[in-house]
Amino acid sequence: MIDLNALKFSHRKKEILFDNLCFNLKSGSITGLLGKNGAGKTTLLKLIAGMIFPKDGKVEVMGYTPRKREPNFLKQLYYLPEEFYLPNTSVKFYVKANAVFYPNFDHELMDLQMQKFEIPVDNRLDKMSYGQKKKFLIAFALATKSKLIILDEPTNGLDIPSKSIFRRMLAGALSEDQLVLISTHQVKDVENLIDRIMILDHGEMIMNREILDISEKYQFTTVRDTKSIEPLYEESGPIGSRVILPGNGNSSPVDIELLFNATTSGIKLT
Ligand SMILES: Nc1ncnc2c1ncn2[C@@H]1O[C@H](COP(=O)(O)OP(=O)(O)OP(=O)(O)O)[C@@H](O)[C@H]1O
Repeated sequence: MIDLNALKFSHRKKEILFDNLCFNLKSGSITGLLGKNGAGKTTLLKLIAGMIFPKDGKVEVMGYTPRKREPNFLKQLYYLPEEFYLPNTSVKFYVKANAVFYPNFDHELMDLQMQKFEIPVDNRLDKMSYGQKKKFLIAFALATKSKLIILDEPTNGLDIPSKSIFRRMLAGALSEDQLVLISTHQVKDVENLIDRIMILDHGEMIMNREILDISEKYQFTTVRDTKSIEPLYEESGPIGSRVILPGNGNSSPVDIELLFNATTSGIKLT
């Protein structure tokens, strides 16, 4: 679904951010694009959505060249930016006016998700809090049933119950021919949600792997001391050390935060 090859990009008058970036992504997953502040996540998402253009190299998304912004491409893509603007209209009017751009828009799903998020349907959008607006747009994004849904920092501004509703909603609303790409620096927020992890670091994709594959190859655990073991990575805390060990044949739940810290500190998990 997404195919990037030898991508080169720099923001105007800035040094090169992506130099020879290559990766591909298939449909049928919820992929977390993780990276520290300034790693280039938003820039990459905008390149995929065709909102900014590469200096060189190939970006192909669903068989289209994003920079051409063809209508058939745009109606299969929903991009929820980190910062957004909502007009001074009612919820109902916004949905009526914007759903028409998405041929598979599911109004029933929209209503259901708004109920789950407790979004006041009769409110005007500009009178809602930031978190309510964000939840409204997440509900809209999923209801578009777009083949590619891009969510940039979706959990920013969500309270704790809304974060778990978001997780359940996302897991239940997708089909095999869709891809949801979620960018975040709040690594914990996507635990138990994503089935593929991509880690961007200083403009380089240092990991692009299925969570299942990682869970089979490594163990993530906490130990009192590390004298008798040889961890691949460890972080000591008040009650022991969180460690990554080679796999023992069983699959182990992946500690996304530990994995992220290990990978961005240069540990190569092959
Ligand atoms: N419009 C712009 N003009 C110039 N430089 C930019 C612009 N947007 C981003 N940058 C720079 O590009 C780099 C990557 O920024 P980007 O917003 O893609 O990072 P990010 O990983 O999304 O960060 P965050 O987690 O803080 O949102 C940063 O060094 C940033 O300063």
